[in-house]
Amino acid sequence: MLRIRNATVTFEGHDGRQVHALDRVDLDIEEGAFVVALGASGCGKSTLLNTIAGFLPLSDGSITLNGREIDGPGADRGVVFQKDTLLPWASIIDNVALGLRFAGIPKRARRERARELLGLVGLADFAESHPHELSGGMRQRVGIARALATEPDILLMDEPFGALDSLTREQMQELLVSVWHRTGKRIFFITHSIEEALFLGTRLIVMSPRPGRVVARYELDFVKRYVETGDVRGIHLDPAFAALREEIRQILHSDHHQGIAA
Ligand SMILES: Nc1ncnc2c1ncn2[C@@H]1O[C@H](COP(=O)(O)OP(=O)(O)OP(=O)(O)O)[C@@H](O)[C@H]1O
Repeated sequence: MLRIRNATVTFEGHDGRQVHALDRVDLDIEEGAFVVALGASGCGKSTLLNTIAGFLPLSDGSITLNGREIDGPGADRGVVFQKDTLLPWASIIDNVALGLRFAGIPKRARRERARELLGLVGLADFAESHPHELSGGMRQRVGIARALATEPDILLMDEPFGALDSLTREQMQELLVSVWHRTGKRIFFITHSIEEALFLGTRLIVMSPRPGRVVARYELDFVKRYVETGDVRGIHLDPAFAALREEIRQILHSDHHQGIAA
């Protein structure tokens, strides 16, 4: 269990005033859960992810993973960002195997594991290519494979598909669901897109800025239905999907929320 209690982060702004980036957030992420955080720019989504990743300390509260307090980055958490962080001079397979190299896994074993993961994300034929030969969507797939290489307990994804065109984005959503289903990994995923949040999440938290708080929570089953039926279109056309989309749009477009696209 990943347990977040009373998580609070306060920054000192450039004018010396305090910025309440995160204010008393409680959240549980169980094994196998797909938790999505949605909200306007500045509502604390990345701050929350960065505290789970151990990149940023809490000002107050606690985050524990399987009972252990998080006090820094660790191999038990794999992170994928919007901008890929692949090494341009290394082959795709070596990029995927990077974390395993740091962990001291012998070359043959780490290449074998990396090859398996490239298969999982549909890039088996690109093992010896270099990042510049791949499209944006393909590079994000490498990022997912790399994040999975050390067998983390949770995948943390900060708007991983935000820079992709809409068609690629939809393909990536479907690929991610297949990775989630096949590996059983729990995922914490940040997005600005209501559609993406509703399609992917088993749980959705809607956040609001200044101070960064959770203002609504939903338990969802669209992604489980997609796993069973493979019918993306049916889900997007479901009246329940449309009703929730409108409800969340209302929340996001209330006074404090601007700049959100569906
Ligand atoms: N290092 C920092 N120093 C000062 N203020 C910060 C720092 N990092 C974030 N903030 C502020 O904290 C608030 C939350 O930022 P955060 O990046 O978590 O929001 P976000 O929801 O991820 O936004 P976006 O969707 O634009 O990425 C914002 O007001 C931001 O300006």
